[in-house]
Amino acid sequence: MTTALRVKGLRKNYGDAAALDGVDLDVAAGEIFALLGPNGAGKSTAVEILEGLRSRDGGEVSVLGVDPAAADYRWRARIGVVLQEARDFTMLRVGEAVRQFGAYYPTHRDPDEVIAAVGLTEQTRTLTSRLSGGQRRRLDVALGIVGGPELLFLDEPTTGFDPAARRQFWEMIRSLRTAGTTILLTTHYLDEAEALADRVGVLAKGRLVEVASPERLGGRDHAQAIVTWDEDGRRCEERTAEPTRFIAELSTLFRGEIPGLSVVRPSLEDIYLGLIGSQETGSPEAGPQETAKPEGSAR
Ligand SMILES: Nc1ncnc2c1ncn2[C@@H]1O[C@H](COP(=O)(O)OP(=O)(O)OP(=O)(O)O)[C@@H](O)[C@H]1O
Repeated sequence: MTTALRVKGLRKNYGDAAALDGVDLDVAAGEIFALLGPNGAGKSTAVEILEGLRSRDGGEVSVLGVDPAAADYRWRARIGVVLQEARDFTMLRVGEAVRQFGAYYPTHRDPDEVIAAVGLTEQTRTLTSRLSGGQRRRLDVALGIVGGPELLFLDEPTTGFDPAARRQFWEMIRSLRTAGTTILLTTHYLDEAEALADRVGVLAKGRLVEVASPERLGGRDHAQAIVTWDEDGRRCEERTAEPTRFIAELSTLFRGEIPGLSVVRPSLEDIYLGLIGSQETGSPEAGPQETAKPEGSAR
């Protein structure tokens, strides 16, 4: 496994406050890694240090084998950056902006192909100032990938996208991975992390709380199912690791159909909120795996 980026003991202070408080992270080449965390957790700070756009106060950082703090234009040409704040190109048309940006790189992708990949072909001749918010964000992504980066940083890339545009964007990101690009993205959309990421990292108060695949985060793969049903005019609930056996028992009890039956497992969002909650309170939250069994259970 080749490592695309490696971070050890990363620290960043703003005045007396630690925005990053000793972060360790490895991302493999070809991986899509999603950095999650609430507002102010330190995601943008971390990503901007990795991009060489911000200084750090401690720790070791290696991105494509180079320390971003001492990197040159050759290294910069190997990475792509999509920042939260859009770049200002108000006087340029979409096609011109992508072409001009491509020209900054020693080699670059075909601008028309890049514009098509982000779904802006119809807007090629539109002034960038006339684009909608979501179209503007797609242009940002086009500018981030036109240099054919080995490693692409995406800071909240789909904010403002309509649902169809998000799906299209996810397909584009997957095709970049297939072509061998490593991707580090930050997002507040848990469904986006689940759809795209090989692994996610949860950052809270400047510390990386957990790193795992979306399926395994916070023990999700062992989490109990929540079975709910109606009985004697009340909603009943049972948390169980064996929902099939439990439902079979219920079915016997009801002699067939179980009224209002529903079975759910904790979503990535439930798990994430549990992890973040435990950071806030300093103790493990009564998360999706534990609650008192309500009275009136059919068992
Ligand atoms: N230039 C700065 N000067 C002082 N404090 C800053 C600066 N940039 C960020 N911070 C602080 O550092 C902390 C981390 O901010 P950061 O922008 O990295 O968080 P984030 O996880 O990206 O948040 P969001 O999800 O809102 O984008 C916050 O408390 C923020 O107020």
